[in-house]
Amino acid sequence: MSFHNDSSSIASQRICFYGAGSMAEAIARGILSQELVPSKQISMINRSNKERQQELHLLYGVQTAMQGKTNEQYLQEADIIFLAMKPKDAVSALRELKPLLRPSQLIISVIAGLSIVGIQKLLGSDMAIVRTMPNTSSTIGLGVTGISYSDSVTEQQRFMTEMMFDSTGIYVVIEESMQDAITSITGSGPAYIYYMMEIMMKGAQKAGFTSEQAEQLVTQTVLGAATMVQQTKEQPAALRRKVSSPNGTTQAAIETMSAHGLEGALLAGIERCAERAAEIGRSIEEDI
Ligand SMILES: NC(=O)C1=CN([C@@H]2O[C@H](COP(=O)(O)OP(=O)(O)OC[C@H]3O[C@@H](n4cnc5c(N)ncnc54)[C@H](O)[C@@H]3O)[C@@H](O)[C@H]2O)C=CC1
Ligand SMILES: O=C(O)[C@@H]1CCC=N1
Repeated sequence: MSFHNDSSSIASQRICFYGAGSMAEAIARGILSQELVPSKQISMINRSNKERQQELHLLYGVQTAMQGKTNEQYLQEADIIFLAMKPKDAVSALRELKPLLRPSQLIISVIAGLSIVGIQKLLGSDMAIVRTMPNTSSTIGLGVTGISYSDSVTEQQRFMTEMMFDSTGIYVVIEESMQDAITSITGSGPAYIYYMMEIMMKGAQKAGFTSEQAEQLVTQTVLGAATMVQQTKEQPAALRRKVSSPNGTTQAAIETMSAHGLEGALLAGIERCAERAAEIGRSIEEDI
């Protein structure tokens, strides 16, 4: 196995995922699939779940507390630390992290709502902080990540951050003020599509298809539609017009969905999502 190796190379970095849940796993998979860093340089730590640690070690060859070192040692020796616990666990986890840190370490948070200033209050104002909002499609290299940097992040640290998120899909560097907005589109967005798929599958079953058939039909329809937008570069509205014959079946369906308030429901949901991200951020701030 060969690893990328240039002057600003990431290949020698030790990366610790503090919080070994689904988001940490998705990003680690991307990094490993692009061979950016050897698996033995990646550690994934959680509080106590030994089965999860064993699973991650067996699946990816990453280090956990079951491979000899303590969580504290992995955090201390890491060059890059991903903060990947739930927002409710963040304040206590970051308080435990603070005494272990060195100023040269890069901190990358994926925690919804938690601001760069909030992280700096908890970890020290001199730390280099990256706030990100990835999504779970990173698991298969089709993720979207919004990235915002604190002033203290160096050029090389930016380069390494972007290499890592590039390995999980696409990324966009955004003002931190846009983080809640991107959460409402791409962070939570996969769930909106899954929700729609669940409903379409219910419809398919109601119409007489088996659950297996419903899943296959709906999945291919969604995959085909997203790929059409991507490959033809046509606007969704233009593609929709091509599906909709005048006074035909699609028009009847869309008019009915619209009359039932689908557009308003989706837009209200997106706004509420961003609002919730801000609320989560404020409630973390109150605990700091
Ligand atoms: N799941 C998603 O689609 C996305 C999640 N996020 C953010 O990612 C973060 C993690 O989310 P998930 O991976 O879904 O959660 P998860 O519940 O799957 O994983 C969280 C992990 O953190 C560990 N943990 C909690 N406190 C800890 C501590 N003090 N020390 C060590 N480990 C600790 C837990 O044991 C668990 O393994 C959240 O803050 C969420 O806002 C961001 C983008 C998308
Ligand atoms: O639901 C959540 O809070 C997280 C953040 C974005 C996606 N999942």
